[in-house]
Amino acid sequence: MKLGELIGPEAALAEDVAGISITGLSADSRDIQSGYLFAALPGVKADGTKFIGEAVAKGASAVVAPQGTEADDVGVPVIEVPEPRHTLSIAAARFFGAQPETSVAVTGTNGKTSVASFVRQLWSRRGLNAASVGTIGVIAPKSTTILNHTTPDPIELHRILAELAGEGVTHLAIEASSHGLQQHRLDGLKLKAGGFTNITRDHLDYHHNFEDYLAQKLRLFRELLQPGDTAVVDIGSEAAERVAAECIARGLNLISVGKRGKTLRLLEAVPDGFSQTLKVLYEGETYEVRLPLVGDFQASNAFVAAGLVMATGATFEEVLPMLAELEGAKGRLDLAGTTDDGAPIFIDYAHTPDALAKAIAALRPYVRHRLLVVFGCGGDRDRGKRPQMGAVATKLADQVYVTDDNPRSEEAADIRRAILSHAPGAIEIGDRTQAIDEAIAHLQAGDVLLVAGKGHETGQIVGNQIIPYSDHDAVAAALKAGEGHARG
Ligand SMILES: CC(=O)N[C@H]1[C@@H](OP(=O)(O)OP(=O)(O)OC[C@H]2O[C@@H](n3ccc(=O)[nH]c3=O)[C@H](O)[C@@H]2O)O[C@H](CO)[C@@H](O)[C@@H]1O[C@H](C)C(=O)N[C@@H](C)C(=O)N[C@H](CCC(=O)O)C(=O)O
Ligand SMILES: Nc1ncnc2c1ncn2[C@@H]1O[C@H](COP(=O)(O)OP(=O)(O)OP(=O)(O)O)[C@@H](O)[C@H]1O
Ligand SMILES: N[C@H](CCC[C@H](N)C(=O)O)C(=O)O
Ligand SMILES: [Mg+2]
Repeated sequence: MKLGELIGPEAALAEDVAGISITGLSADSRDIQSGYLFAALPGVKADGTKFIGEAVAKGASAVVAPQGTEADDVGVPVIEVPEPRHTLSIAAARFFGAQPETSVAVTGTNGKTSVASFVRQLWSRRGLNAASVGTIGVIAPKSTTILNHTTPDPIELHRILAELAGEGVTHLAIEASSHGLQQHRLDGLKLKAGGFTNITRDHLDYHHNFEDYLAQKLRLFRELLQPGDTAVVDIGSEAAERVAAECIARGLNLISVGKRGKTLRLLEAVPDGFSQTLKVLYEGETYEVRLPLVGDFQASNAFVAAGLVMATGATFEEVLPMLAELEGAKGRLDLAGTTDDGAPIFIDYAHTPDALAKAIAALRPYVRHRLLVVFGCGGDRDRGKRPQMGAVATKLADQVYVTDDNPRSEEAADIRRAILSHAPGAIEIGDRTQAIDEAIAHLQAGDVLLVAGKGHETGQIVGNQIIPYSDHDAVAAALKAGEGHARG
């Protein structure tokens, strides 16, 4: 493609520059090949503008860089733009071309993977060729591909979207992480609707403060969605009220859901085994549906998903009965097994204070004796949430085991110490397999065990190593050793 086609009218290129042929895109000088456009991006660990010389030496035919970049004559055009990450995303969308005709994005501290999975399932039940992209990978009709990010970088993202469109996928549900929004990873995506689940504490290691964290999530509604598109907001907090108000001010069609929703008002959720019977008010009529999932938060997620499917061509009457067929996203309150005494063991992905509180609250109705919880916190992530999670677990559970999650480049013991500082009475067992063994060995009739923080993950990140590990395997092995019944 010609450079002018990729960064087009926005960059107001001279004719000769616009006519340069571009064979590929990269934001990493180490991946540059002859004829590539190099995007020089200032980052957290490094500054891409320092690698312009290397990129040109490797054959880059042009460079996109922030305004004011010091690039003496490097022999190829260095095009300065206000936000190179945005320019790269638009260029990637144009370079790879095809993307599914109907895409929705969901953002929020928790619930994104669940909502994206539910939207994909509901579209599929409508006979549509649907896929989802996010933390549990690319889930497409014929394949599942693991990703390294919840929201992929724009080049990887648009390569995936072109492949999906090429396979006939017409509907896409994607998770919009706050990092992804802040880094403009989704700016090239044509969206029809956006969902907002909630915003509580997470990622304050990256965003300067809560307001900045919220502002990044608001990009989805302030910039990426256009007037006339639809916003689905779970009105479960005052922050959500602010998001809803912004959506209305921006001319978005608002579908508000949840206990304080105006479009889909959740009137009642009554646990029924490991399901729940929901009563919902829609256009003045009361409806009932049995959701085969545990937890208030799953009802919230189901209605955000219903709103997104309604926003893309379904009627409420069509969608409601389909909620009864929903399956939870892997690692989100999975019933992983039961001991011989009938004590259930749930695996969940809760890794924030609010999520941990919601997961424990979801299981409380099933506890006749004690609720035990095994969890840790990720390294190189928000440190402030560690004592808060220790406090939440201690307040809401009856026995806490503090263990390792993904320490990454931090000392695991330091992470555990931060959690334990607010978890009096907790048992510290660094080795996660051992902690799960120990908790399961102590389960009695009437107990419930929650293993939280890693969910679907199939590895433990220690340093820059990913050690094969899964909570599901650890629970199954512990039950086998104790003669319990591990579910598949
Ligand atoms: C903090 C963060 O999000 N960083 C992401 C970001 O890196 P960065 O721009 O800061 O890159 P950097 O390492 O500082 O380097 C700056 C630039 O110099 C370039 N470079 C660097 C070295 C070199 O020799 N040559 C060169 O050109 C790099 O390619 C980069 O463009 O852009 C990179 C390329 O897209 C991402 O891989 C990287 O994700 C890191 C690994 C990461 O861990 N991100 C996590 C926190 C993340 O994104 N999580 C969210 C949310 C998760 C959730 O809540 O579920 C997600 O969406 O996954
Ligand atoms: N609507 C919700 N409100 C609060 N907690 C939730 C909600 N939905 C899920 N959770 C909790 O958060 C955990 C993560 O859920 P999910 O993976 O759907 O969120 P996410 O937004 O994709 O997370 P991440 O940002 O890590 O990708 C769940 O395992 C559950 O404990
Ligand atoms: N078990 C993971 C969960 C968070 C993963 C994702 N939300 C991120 O922040 O990268 C960890 O804390 O390391
Ligand atoms: Mg996710």
